[in-house]
Amino acid sequence: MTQQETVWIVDDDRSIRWVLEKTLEQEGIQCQLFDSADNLVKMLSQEQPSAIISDIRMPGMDGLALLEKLQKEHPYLPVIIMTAHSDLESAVASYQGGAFEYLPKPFDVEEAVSLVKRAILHHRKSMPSLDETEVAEIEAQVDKEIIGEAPAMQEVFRAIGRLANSNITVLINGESGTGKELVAQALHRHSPRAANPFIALNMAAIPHDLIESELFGHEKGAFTGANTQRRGRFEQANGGTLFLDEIGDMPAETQTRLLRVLADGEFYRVGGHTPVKVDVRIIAATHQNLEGLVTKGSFREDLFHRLNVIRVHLPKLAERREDIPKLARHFLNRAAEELAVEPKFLSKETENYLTRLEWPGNVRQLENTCRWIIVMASGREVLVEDLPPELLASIPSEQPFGSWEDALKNFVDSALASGQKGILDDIVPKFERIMIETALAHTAGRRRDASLLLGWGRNTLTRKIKELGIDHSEQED
Ligand SMILES: Nc1ncnc2c1ncn2[C@@H]1O[C@H](COP(=O)(O)OP(=O)(O)OP(=O)(O)O)[C@@H](O)[C@H]1O
Repeated sequence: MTQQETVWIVDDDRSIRWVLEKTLEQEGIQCQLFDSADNLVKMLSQEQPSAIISDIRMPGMDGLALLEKLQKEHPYLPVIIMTAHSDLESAVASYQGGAFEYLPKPFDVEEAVSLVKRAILHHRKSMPSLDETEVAEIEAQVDKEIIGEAPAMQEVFRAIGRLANSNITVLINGESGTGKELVAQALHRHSPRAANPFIALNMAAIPHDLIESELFGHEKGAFTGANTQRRGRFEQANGGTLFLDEIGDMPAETQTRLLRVLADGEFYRVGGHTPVKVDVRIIAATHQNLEGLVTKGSFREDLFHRLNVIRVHLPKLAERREDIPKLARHFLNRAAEELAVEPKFLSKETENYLTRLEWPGNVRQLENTCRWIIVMASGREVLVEDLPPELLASIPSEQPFGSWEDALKNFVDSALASGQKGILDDIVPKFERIMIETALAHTAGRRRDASLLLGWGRNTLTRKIKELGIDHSEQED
């Protein structure tokens, strides 16, 4: 066993903790001791052991409650439950609760050691760790497949590197078009399942009543129109990876079924009575805040914990503007190749212009824009005027130096650097004055309408005009 393997032992009986610690340390396995499950849980938020040995009966949180919590939050952590020899009921309950093994007390120390070694091996296999050079090699490969020099993207590549060789469930968060599927594919390609299928299914794209048969398949005659037996995506993905996009849109009944498949590794086709066994790695993705959906009650908490083992966050394109020129070049070349036409390139000004846009559709929108350019722009060099009209409208020409937030930031930076204090007292009135004067200009001086535009009550507006000393005489509304 390597030096880093640590086993956590939790028992309210000091002598048991002591015996286990001495025995395991002789085998080179480090131990950390806890007198209550509550203390162990606190520690888990900071670090994780390779395995846990827990007594079943303890004051406070008991072994089964601990097991249940660990199953939800750390499903890859093997837990060995110790219980009195005669307590068959507890033994059964611990297996049902997902215990890795059950150790009857009083135990034979050799048996305890061999169980712990098995648990550690099991843990290593489910979360194999690579060394730093291997991680770096994979990162370098991913760097060629996915464009992203921004620090947030480098973070994503690193995660892919670290997760390579593992079969662990991953939850990818990010807005539509940020490259979630691309990352899921990379995770699959660098996993032990690479030779097996990668199957993607978008929950938001299929009508709700078809999702179950799409996922689990159906038997002939299961419903009107089911003329033949059909294998679902789960079966198609057997041995490989199933990418469930927009998981937040999964209907409640399907969530329940999915949870069962993840727990049992088997399911029934719609209308079927024979269980189908599958070995599928799940990568889920969503643009929604799943915790929020759990709080609202539209996403199952237990399913959330099953999926939320490792989380990868993809930034919006506007949060990594430095990648825009390189992405644009890549998409322009690819589109030209696909359409077998001459490649085009962006003028420096066009590149700057594209870099400043908001890109609500993220990388996908940039990709589509590049296709449009290849088809529609006339010369080899793409000028700002050649861009699709909807993009030209989105940055007003009087903002050549970026957004107002950027301008404000620069202003605050230099004011603070020059030693100004109490800066909000200076800026907030100026800000309000601009807002008020501009709104009044839009309503030809009508205060009632201006207050609506600003989202203030009319009296507030009148008070502010007075406070700020704005020169404005009341117009008839
Ligand atoms: N970093 C990137 N490098 C190169 N191409 C990218 C990158 N990110 C996204 N793309 C491309 O942009 C398009 C959209 O990406 P993808 O389908 O992975 O996004 P998504 O987040 O899964 O979107 P949705 O949630 O809407 O399905 C794809 O054609 C993908 O190849």
